[in-house]
Amino acid sequence: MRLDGVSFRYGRRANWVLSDVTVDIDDGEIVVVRGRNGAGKSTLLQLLVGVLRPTRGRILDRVGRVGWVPERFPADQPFTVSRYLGAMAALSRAGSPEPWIERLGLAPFRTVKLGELSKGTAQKVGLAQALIPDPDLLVLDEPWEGLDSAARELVPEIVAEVVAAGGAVIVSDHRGETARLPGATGWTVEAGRVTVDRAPATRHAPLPAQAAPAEDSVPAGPAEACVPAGPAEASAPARPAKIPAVETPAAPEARPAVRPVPVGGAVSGAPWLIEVAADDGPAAVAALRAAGHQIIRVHA
Ligand SMILES: Nc1ncnc2c1ncn2[C@@H]1O[C@H](COP(=O)(O)OP(=O)(O)OP(=O)(O)O)[C@@H](O)[C@H]1O
Repeated sequence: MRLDGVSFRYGRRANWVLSDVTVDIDDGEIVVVRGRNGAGKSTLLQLLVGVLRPTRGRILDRVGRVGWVPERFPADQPFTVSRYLGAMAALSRAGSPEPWIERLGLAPFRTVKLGELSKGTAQKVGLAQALIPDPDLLVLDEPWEGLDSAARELVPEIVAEVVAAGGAVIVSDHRGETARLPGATGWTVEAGRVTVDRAPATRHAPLPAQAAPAEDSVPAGPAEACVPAGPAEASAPARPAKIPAVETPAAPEARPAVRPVPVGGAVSGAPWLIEVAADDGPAAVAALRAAGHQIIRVHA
């Protein structure tokens, strides 16, 4: 997806918020948008989502399914959590919202009206509605704001899963929380311009389909033995099993006994499929994901 010479202002006489911005976001890429308050981060995200249209310029190669968590989830809607998320699932023709209700700890609030939720719980509903359609582009506007610590730990994990499935994620952050998203491309918004700090080694390009069986297609059986699934995960077939979050980018368990196996006949420049033996499977998976690798298969 590409912003091509995009400029934006909120009215004819208003100041330009963005001026001649050209940036790309690729499949499997994580982008972190930084900038001072009022720099235009939310505006940029809303242009990507499609709720704002460029005043000038074009947005090219839009993706199919977009999940958006706005900076403030609009909770003043006359629905309970269950009804709202059920309706969002129906609208996006997705399956049941239950896996996300369970995983985000929303089960106790099923029958509570949105307007009666705390800010943090409302944010979790916002996160759930964005994830239900299994988005190709996940847009998170200050996603950590108001979340409790358990939910904050979940955000990097969810980002890694979207990316592992080939989706792109764009996150705005003015609190420095994005240290939790290693390997992200940085966009800095300043004076209407966007500068890109792209580190090629940290890209999260998905493997080609023929070489990379989807993580969701991991056969049942020994694979699950490595990744303990709680009740939430047991009912979450649409997503990889939840992996406990680890803060260290590279757990020692992730390193031993590496046996490289070329994928697709070792074509020059093709990705590599590497088997890693680890004593602590979940920690190794989390560490590898945090380091920007895609997890293809986990087995005992
Ligand atoms: N709906 C709107 N109508 C008019 N001006 C707006 C509107 N939304 C934002 N602005 C203005 O556009 C500019 C950019 O705002 P934006 O919310 O995109 O910045 P931001 O970087 O996300 O800020 P913050 O970190 O405070 O959320 C600001 O000057 C803001 O006042």
